[in-house]
Amino acid sequence: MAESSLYIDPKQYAVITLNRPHKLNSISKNTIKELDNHLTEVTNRHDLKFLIITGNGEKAFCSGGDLNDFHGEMSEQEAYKTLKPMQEIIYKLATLHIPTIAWLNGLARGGGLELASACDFRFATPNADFGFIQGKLGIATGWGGGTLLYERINSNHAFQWMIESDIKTTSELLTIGFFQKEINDLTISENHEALKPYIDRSVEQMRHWKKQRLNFMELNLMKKRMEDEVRTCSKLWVSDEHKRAVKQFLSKK
Ligand SMILES: CC[C@H](C(=O)O)C(=O)SCCNC(=O)CCNC(=O)[C@H](O)C(C)(C)COP(=O)(O)OP(=O)(O)OC[C@H]1O[C@@H](n2cnc3c(N)ncnc32)[C@H](O)[C@@H]1OP(=O)(O)O
Repeated sequence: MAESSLYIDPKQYAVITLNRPHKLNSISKNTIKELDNHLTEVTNRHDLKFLIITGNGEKAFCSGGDLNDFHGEMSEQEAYKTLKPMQEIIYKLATLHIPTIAWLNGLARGGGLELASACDFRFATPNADFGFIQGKLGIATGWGGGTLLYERINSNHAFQWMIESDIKTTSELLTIGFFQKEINDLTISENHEALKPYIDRSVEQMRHWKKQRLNFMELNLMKKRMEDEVRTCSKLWVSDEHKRAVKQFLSKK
């Protein structure tokens, strides 16, 4: 069964939905392959105004990597091989030719927030919480999302969040500018007030503004920093703290 979907709306926007609500939309190796195909299809189209990434269900946007796939017993080399593909997808998403919106329909943890950080904008439900929790798992961000967080918010706030690895509310994240809008109606449609400005603009306008936005980002340096994250996370992957954290999570079932 497909673990994600790509929908193209007649109003010229695309929606990628993570479709494993029973696993809090955690991202498996198979999901990663599907996301790559969805992004390739969106990249090859010239008729889209923007892309939304969201999760199925009302509990979770994405709870990060699937810990059954991203388990604790991997070697540093295996961890690198497993983490790298998603980092490449996160970079592709961050540099997509059209504006992107993370529609946070529910909680996000770890790599789920890295995925959200890859988007230009983050609109979130007030009824969930969010955490870069990798620090508490004995690792660091492993998909390049830490680099992107520094692109999205004040560097001191990003630095503190990486270290403290705490869970934050929508209100807190609106205050520090990580989230741009609070969405009470989770239904994605042309009638949603949050989307109306994006739907009303032309394809040419939206492509121009995204190109302009990317021109202010040091993309080669950003890519190198994201690749460094994968290498560092892979080294930390074999730490006892990480093995313990993953084992504890998987044993609670
Ligand atoms: C891979 C590296 C990547 C990176 O940093 O680059 C990362 O994402 S590391 C961080 C990985 N994510 C996590 O550690 C979060 C794990 N999940 C949780 O801590 C909890 O699920 C929580 C707090 C988000 C919600 O807890 P709650 O009690 O409300 O729900 P359950 O834990 O019972 O979850 C329901 C159901 O979903 C399964 N689940 C949730 N998250 C994951 C996950 N990340 N991987 C695999 N499976 C996940 C959970 O096992 C339950 O399944 P069930 O079959 O019903 O037991």
